[in-house]
Amino acid sequence: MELMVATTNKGKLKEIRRLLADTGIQVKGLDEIPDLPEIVEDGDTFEANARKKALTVARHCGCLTLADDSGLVVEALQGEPGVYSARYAGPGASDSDNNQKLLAAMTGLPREQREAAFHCAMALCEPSGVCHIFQGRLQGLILEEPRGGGGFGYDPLFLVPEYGKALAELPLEIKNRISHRGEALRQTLAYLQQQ
Ligand SMILES: O=P(O)(O)OP(=O)(O)OP(=O)(O)OC[C@H]1O[C@@H](n2cnc3c(O)ncnc32)[C@H](O)[C@@H]1O
Ligand SMILES: [Mg+2]
Repeated sequence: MELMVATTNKGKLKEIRRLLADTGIQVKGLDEIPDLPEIVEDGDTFEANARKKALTVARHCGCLTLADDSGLVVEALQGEPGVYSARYAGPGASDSDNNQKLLAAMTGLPREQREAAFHCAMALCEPSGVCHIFQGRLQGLILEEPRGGGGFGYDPLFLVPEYGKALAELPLEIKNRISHRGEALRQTLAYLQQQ
């Protein structure tokens, strides 16, 4: 089976490819599609954005497509950066810009107010318009300074309490085992394998 994975994020694609290795599913990337239309992520929820990304690409390429919309939800910041995680520090923001903005917003907050969760919504869409949505979540704490060189995005600032380590300090295998994305993808896979 072939599956188009509609993401422009190399870190996500690497995690998804690893999670699908040895499943017999052949992953295709957006680089294989010419003239891809621009997709504006203007939904109010992770689910709405995931659906929009997957559906646009599925219709364009005529292939079964998976898209991931994800982000960091911080309770003390009223749910920010949330669906705006990729552009928290403004349009075109880098991971480092976003991390700096997050640290600044949380300066001085004690440990009990540093709780956060990564959320992931995955949409699996057929060109016909039929979609299935799967969700995953990972609970943790926002560190006071970045740690580790792995992963991407907010991983250096996200402490996984069970490991006493930032996500960026954990090997990919462990991140995939515990992460929001791993959880959502395992559900997607279970669904695909029932078909
Ligand atoms: O939309 P696509 O093309 O998939 O790529 P993107 O990077 O724009 O992805 P999102 O719109 O879903 O934005 C998610 C942002 O949330 C952050 N994020 C999501 N999952 C993460 C993870 O596992 N570790 C660290 N940061 C993550 C990261 O900064 C992403 O840029
Ligand atoms: Mg995006």
